[in-house]
Amino acid sequence: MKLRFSKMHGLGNDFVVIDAIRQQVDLTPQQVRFLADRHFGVGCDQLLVVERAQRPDVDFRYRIFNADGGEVEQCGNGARCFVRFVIEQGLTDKQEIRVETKSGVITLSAQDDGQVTVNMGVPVFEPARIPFQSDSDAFVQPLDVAGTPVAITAVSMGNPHAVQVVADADAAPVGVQGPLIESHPRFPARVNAGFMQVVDPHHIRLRVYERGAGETLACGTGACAAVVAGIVRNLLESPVRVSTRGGELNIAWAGEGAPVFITGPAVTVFEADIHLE
Ligand SMILES: N[C@@H](CCC[C@H](N)C(=O)O)C(=O)O
Repeated sequence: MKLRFSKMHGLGNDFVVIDAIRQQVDLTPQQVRFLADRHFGVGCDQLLVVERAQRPDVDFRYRIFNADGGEVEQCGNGARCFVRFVIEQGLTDKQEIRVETKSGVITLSAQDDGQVTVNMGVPVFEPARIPFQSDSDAFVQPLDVAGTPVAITAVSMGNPHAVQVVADADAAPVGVQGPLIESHPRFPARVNAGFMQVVDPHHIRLRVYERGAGETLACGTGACAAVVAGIVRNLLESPVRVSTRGGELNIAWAGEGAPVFITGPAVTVFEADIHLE
């Protein structure tokens, strides 16, 4: 089967993006892993599949797959690339787009300066809905990471995040603790592990060990999760500039019950065809 795809990125969090409207696409987890493989395939952190809307009140549906082949609920950098893709591919001429994801409908708007803003929805702190096994709904909770006590904020941005505050993002134990937190038994759906350094109330530095992809150069939902965690912990004030290894995102959140807005770039690198077994 011949598959047309675009290679895109948002701050170096990279994607293979596939139009499943004009071509027949039904990928197996093995094919997703092959496309994501940086040595034997194309290479990406996540694969995005753009589909026709399944309901009248949205413009599209899009699906997100981690490099390990698992389908997930939400992706902040992917959402911005999705917008750039449907506009560049002539699939819409709208500047404001509503799209259905596995975790619900989000609204996205492309700006003239090349930036894209996404309304990522309302963050969820209720442990059962993250899902996080805990009897407490406190914003800061202890987590035993292979014998090391860590204080986390567990939050869902549609997908699950565990955010901890560190003194220095560069020195944070991302490679050691990241995989342990990702598969911690108290997160039954696994989790994205964020390491946030507070620079000042409007600026953080952030690294994220992503579920199903490992450490990425940037994580959009991770940036949203870190900022809301910092705000509920009275460490941050909206808006917040988030410095990742791939560049900068801007996050705005008016507080509990309000949606989180993420603004950042979305870039197309190239388009190509690949033959799949
Ligand atoms: N890179 C993403 C998040 C992708 C999904 C995540 N790894 C998960 O499993 O939830 C982003 O920019 O948000």
